[in-house]
Amino acid sequence: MQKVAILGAGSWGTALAMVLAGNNHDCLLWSHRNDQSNEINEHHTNKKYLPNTMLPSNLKATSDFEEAIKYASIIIIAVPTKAIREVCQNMTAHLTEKKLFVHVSKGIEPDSLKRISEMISDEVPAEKVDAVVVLSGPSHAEEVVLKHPTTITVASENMIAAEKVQDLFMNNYFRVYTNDDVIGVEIGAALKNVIALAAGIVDGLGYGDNAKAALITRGLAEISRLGISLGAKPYTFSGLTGMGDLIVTCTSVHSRNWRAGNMLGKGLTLEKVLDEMGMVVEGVRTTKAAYQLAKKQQVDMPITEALYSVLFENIKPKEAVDILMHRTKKHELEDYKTF
Ligand SMILES: NC(=O)C1=CN([C@@H]2O[C@H](COP(=O)(O)OP(=O)(O)OC[C@H]3O[C@@H](n4cnc5c(N)ncnc54)[C@H](OP(=O)(O)O)[C@@H]3O)[C@@H](O)[C@H]2O)C=CC1
Ligand SMILES: O=C(CO)COP(=O)(O)O
Repeated sequence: MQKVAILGAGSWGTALAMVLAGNNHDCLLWSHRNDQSNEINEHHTNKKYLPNTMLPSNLKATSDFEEAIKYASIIIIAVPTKAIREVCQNMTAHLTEKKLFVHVSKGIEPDSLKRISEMISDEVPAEKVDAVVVLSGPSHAEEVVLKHPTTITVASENMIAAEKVQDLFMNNYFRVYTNDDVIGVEIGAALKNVIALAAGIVDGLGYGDNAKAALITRGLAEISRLGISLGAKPYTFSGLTGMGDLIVTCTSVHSRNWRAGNMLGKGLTLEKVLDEMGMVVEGVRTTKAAYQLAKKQQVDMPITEALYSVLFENIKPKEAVDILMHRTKKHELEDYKTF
């Protein structure tokens, strides 16, 4: 039995806290809102993020940040990408010993073009870091809380830490694999949200399964190209955090990215879509970051470019699809012809 603090009481932080509490670990879930931590402690619910779900009575919450940081030597960071730096900066003053950090967020920061583990390393002093582990894979919170079979990956440069996190989460419905390719896992996690937005758009436009399959397959090709240019291992992209997460996010109504894309395809403005969602749609910011990263790495990412033009340059979704379909002809395995 371990003590674990989870930072961020949205859908995913709460669902993971439920897995850990169910595994009999002592969990403290931190919310930055007092009303939410009270709701969890008093009513065992988190209605905004997981309606119809009863939380286990051994899952405790707090809105006292210092209490959460001091509670455990394992800290799970489950806030959206845009809040990672702020949470890590605020944490530093309360760190009196080394901690094992596990992050579960899926994004890349625009402009700095950093992955989540790089942002954590920027903000948390190295002498306070035991190890950084990323947990990622095809896993909608809505299905995890129903204990539906789910497989996921933990990746770290420190395999002993990765195995410790594997043991922490593993149970009969939550199966955890290890991987040492942190770059590949984080790039797959972040970029699948870009492709899921595009998949939602083609569904919103009324196109069919052919278009969806094309996006998933060619999306994986451009994600892999970018990841490999950054040092990722090619096979990681055919695994859970690559193809696996692409499938689940591009085809599920649970996906906020797919749902946001679907509304865009039906003609709603980005502002209206984000207003309606009320939860994080990571793919929007990550599209900007991926667009910038592709330029920096000189990697061809046509789907990302098309989505960028829809989100930030007022190009109509249908026009973006037409542009994609009229690109110059090429060999399907262009990148692999020399292998
Ligand atoms: N939901 C899922 O199924 C999965 C999500 N993920 C990833 O997990 C990460 C978190 O997503 P998810 O939980 O779904 O997001 P949600 O939108 O469901 O919840 C986000 C939570 O973070 C809180 N928050 C926002 N900003 C801050 C801040 N500055 N400081 C502290 N807390 C903050 C929100 O609080 P408030 O209510 O006040 O806005 C809310 O509790 C994302 O990167 C996502 O891609 C990964 C796998 C599955
Ligand atoms: O990452 C997820 C599933 O693996 C959740 O995706 P969304 O953020 O699109 O809901």
